[in-house]
Amino acid sequence: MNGAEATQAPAAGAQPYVVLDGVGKVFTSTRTGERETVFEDFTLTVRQGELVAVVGASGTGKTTLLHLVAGLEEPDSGEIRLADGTGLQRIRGRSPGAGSARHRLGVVFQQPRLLDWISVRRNVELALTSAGLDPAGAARALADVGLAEYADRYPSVLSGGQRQRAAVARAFAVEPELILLDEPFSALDQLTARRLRLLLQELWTARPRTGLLVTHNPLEAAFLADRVIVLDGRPARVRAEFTVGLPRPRSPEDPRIFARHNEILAALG
Ligand SMILES: Nc1ncnc2c1ncn2[C@@H]1O[C@H](COP(=O)(O)OP(=O)(O)OP(=O)(O)O)[C@@H](O)[C@H]1O
Repeated sequence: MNGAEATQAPAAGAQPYVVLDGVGKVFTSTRTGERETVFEDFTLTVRQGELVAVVGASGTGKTTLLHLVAGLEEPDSGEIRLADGTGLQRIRGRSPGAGSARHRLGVVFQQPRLLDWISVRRNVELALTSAGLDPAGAARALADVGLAEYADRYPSVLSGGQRQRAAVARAFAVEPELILLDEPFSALDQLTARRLRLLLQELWTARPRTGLLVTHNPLEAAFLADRVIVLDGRPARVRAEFTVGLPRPRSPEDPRIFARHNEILAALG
């Protein structure tokens, strides 16, 4: 593992928030019966207030990692623990919507995954009510992402960037302590993606949370994350790890971001 940066991450020293402890995950092809060991005895800790970016070659297991933390996949061995007010609780076996974890998780996928038959506002309201929160918070969440004027439109009449803004609003509306971002801007054109990265940084700076960001874009990782891990191999291993160590707000033009980007790129091979 490379210790490429000596600079302290903002969250260095903070409490562990998400812990994957000796996690194993094997997929079995329903067609051929072939087994694929994506993770074996995999360990990762994300500290409170830290945004960790996960990069690596296609098929290494980045999305699976996110799904395991979200509870969309179950680990076959090991366990995943998530902090609550009283310490680290084992969340394996619980769905993301279950019990106390429900209001704490915000997820943004590559595609916005909005319900097309209700307005953008209703989409956000639904997330709030299903988290047991006041739906009135939708207006503020949409205003925060610059969509106040579009709240009553249907997702289908919005641009791709606006739809993804709405998805970000929905994820942040529930005031999640843990945010999972799976290639959130990779389906957007470069300019829109850049704007949304700045928006995400703004939301993050306004209220730091804990998060995992899966991305194919090392520049995005360097710009947004506190720490970047490079996954590699089968089963997946952390091949390299970088602490970005730059205060927020960051400028996308900051040469130090490009320097981090180059280091990550080199580690990606
Ligand atoms: N539900 C599933 N059933 C069977 N195999 C799966 C399933 N989900 C993932 N896999 C396999 O696990 C491996 C890791 O997939 P994953 O999507 O996590 O990789 P990734 O690093 O996110 O890839 P990409 O960068 O291309 O999105 C792949 O070989 C994939 O085919």
